[in-house]
Amino acid sequence: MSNRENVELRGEQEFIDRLHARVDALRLVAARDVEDALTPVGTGMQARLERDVLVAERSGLLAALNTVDGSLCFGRIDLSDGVAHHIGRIGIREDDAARTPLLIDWRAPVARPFYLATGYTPMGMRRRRHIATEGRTVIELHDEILDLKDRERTGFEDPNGDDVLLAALNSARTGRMGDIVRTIQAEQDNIIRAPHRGVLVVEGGPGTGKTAVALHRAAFLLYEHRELLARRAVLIVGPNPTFLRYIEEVLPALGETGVLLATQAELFPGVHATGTDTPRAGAVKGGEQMAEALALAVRDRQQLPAPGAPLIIPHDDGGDLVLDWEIAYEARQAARDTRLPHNLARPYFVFRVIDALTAQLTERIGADLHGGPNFLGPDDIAQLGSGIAVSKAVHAAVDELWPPLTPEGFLADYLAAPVYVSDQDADTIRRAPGDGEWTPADVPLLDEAAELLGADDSAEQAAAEAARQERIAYAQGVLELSRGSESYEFEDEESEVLAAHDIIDAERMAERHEEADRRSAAERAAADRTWAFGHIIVDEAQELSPMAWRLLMRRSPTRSLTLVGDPAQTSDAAGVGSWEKILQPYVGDRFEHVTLGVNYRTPAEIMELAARVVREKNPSIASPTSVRSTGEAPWKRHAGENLPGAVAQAAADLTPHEGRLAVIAPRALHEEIAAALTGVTAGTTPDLTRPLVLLDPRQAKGLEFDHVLVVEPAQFETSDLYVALTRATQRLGIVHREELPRALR
Ligand SMILES: Nc1ncnc2c1ncn2[C@@H]1O[C@H](COP(=O)(O)OP(=O)(O)OP(=O)(O)O)[C@@H](O)[C@H]1O
Repeated sequence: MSNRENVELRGEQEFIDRLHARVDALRLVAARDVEDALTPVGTGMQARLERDVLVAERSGLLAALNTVDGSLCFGRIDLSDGVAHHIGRIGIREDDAARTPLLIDWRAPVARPFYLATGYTPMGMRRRRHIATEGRTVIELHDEILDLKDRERTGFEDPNGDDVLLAALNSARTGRMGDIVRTIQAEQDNIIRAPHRGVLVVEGGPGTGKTAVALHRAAFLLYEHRELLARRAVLIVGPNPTFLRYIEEVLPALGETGVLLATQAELFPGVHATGTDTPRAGAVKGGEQMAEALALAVRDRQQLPAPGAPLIIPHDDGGDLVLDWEIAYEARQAARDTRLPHNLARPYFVFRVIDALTAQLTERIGADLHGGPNFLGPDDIAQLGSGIAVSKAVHAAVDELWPPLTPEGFLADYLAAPVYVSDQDADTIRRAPGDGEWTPADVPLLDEAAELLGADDSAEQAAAEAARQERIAYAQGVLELSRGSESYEFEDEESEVLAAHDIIDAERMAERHEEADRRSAAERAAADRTWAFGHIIVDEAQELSPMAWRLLMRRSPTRSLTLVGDPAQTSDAAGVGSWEKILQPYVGDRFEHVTLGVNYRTPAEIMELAARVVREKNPSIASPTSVRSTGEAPWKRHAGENLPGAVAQAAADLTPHEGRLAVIAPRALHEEIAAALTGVTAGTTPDLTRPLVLLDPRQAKGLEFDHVLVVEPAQFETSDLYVALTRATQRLGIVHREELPRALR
């Protein structure tokens, strides 16, 4: 190593040492604050609340400091004016009066040239440096000269400027997605930092970094709009639990935790949608015609007695009541005229019916047979009305006509006897009540039903009010006690001390004593169907059905969304396929559409083969260009008679020293293949960190592995095959018994 190189390395090591000394100090202070705050400081509610807030804040800081520790600083920019900034995963300041920045957060505007500057547009920069560390030791530097007139050389110059990127792309996979904060490319950076408002659609072929970009965008938005998004939270929707587990470490590694990751199946609080639909049933349930069908089915639950066949309600007070078609019709009309959801309109129906029955009874009891005015006065009539209003028999009759409905109960009934869809569709989605679990496709229907029905939360509100009254009573007790003790303590002197009751009444005190909700915004959002998220990011957005879009748009009243997807990889029959069609009902044509065109995952040799597969089906689909090639062509083997044996042999040939191998095979073959593969992990939620994983093509969506073995591709649909072929970062093998699809021959 040259002298100059030594000097450079030493200089960076000194900086990293200084940085870590500062971080250690910060960590110590944060830990001490947490510890201090946890020791009891009196029992006052306010004190406890402040303590909890402090603990949460400092614990968050501690967690961020701990998770980013190993690779806190990864770069440096040297500006033409001689100033240099170090760039890191989070920002750190000196402990001086001016709080001088020591490490710049990658999301800060100052850091932007690190990602965007080129020799043509140097953005005031002279040099870009990548710093690689192992723990707290600097092990490598890579410099790029951006000012072409600059003659200074450090010995670490990287002539192509892509060594760091290529090393990242070639490194062995771990089964967990990592962040790309060291090497975000310019086209990606523009998307990550796009304005927060409105809808942004990010489209790109396999491996173009859509998921990576979406996650870094979440981190950027949380930085840029910290206050709003900490309150309203960010929702990231992914296609399945395995995928969510694959990406779950990226945001914490960037120091961010205020995000809710969920699949469609988890978006109706209280329901675990673990069932499965046939693709056809999923498509029917996801179709937009379901919104209308459910709305009509709800109206059908608002019934009338048949004309001439009234409900006869026994009533002690003066004989039976007759609830006939006319009374019910008028009451129903009045309730429907409110345009409220079913359960919320119901009291109007009830009220009208009670009114009409009261009039009926009044007429019968008090009528003057000689045509004079009714004998009953207002008080008598009111009493009759109250009798009817509390009559169990009246309520039973009303329930029959306009029953209170829950989303779960209503949808179960609907699926048992589907209406307002074609007979064929009805047969496809019909399910006996209690037969099987809720499915992911049921979740948007439950949400739709909840909207149509409305939650009659009067019972909860009554309970909340009762609890409030109880707290007031308690507070009154406390105040009385304090009055008592005051006269006792201060009886001989004129006290200048303000006692609690002088400045606060029982009601206000009760409010203060109310338990504060200390869950994070993301936790509260997860439990609340009507939560409005600050921003929603949807990965594999092409898979979502029109009904799922309705649900998501309800969670985003401000329409602040990032949608990420690749129509060529659409496998779900319910998927919409065109962004215009998805978005038209919600934002018209007011959305940004950007495209990523470089494949960072798949080597050129593999991508070429995969591109042939989609082109054959749809010649207009352009596949992305791979950023690198490995010189290793994908290979194909005929399995002969023993398919599992051939798969096991091929897997053994491909098993990497480090990194991961995925065998992607049709689900129907999994049992026999799994039996032939030692140490394989499989099933509905396989552990991706294991070296050998068996998946079906749908499960493989969004994931990546060092090597991939595709089995019996003739049984895959085109989009699934495209997904399967584009999962490898290094090598791809194909084992088959049936004849290969034409594009692979
Ligand atoms: N700028 C980058 N620097 C380093 N690695 C990158 C960069 N961009 C993307 N990658 C890597 O490329 C791989 C593919 O990225 P990602 O999974 O986000 O792509 P995708 O477009 O979502 O793919 P697919 O649609 O096929 O699932 C990941 O390993 C990711 O870390």
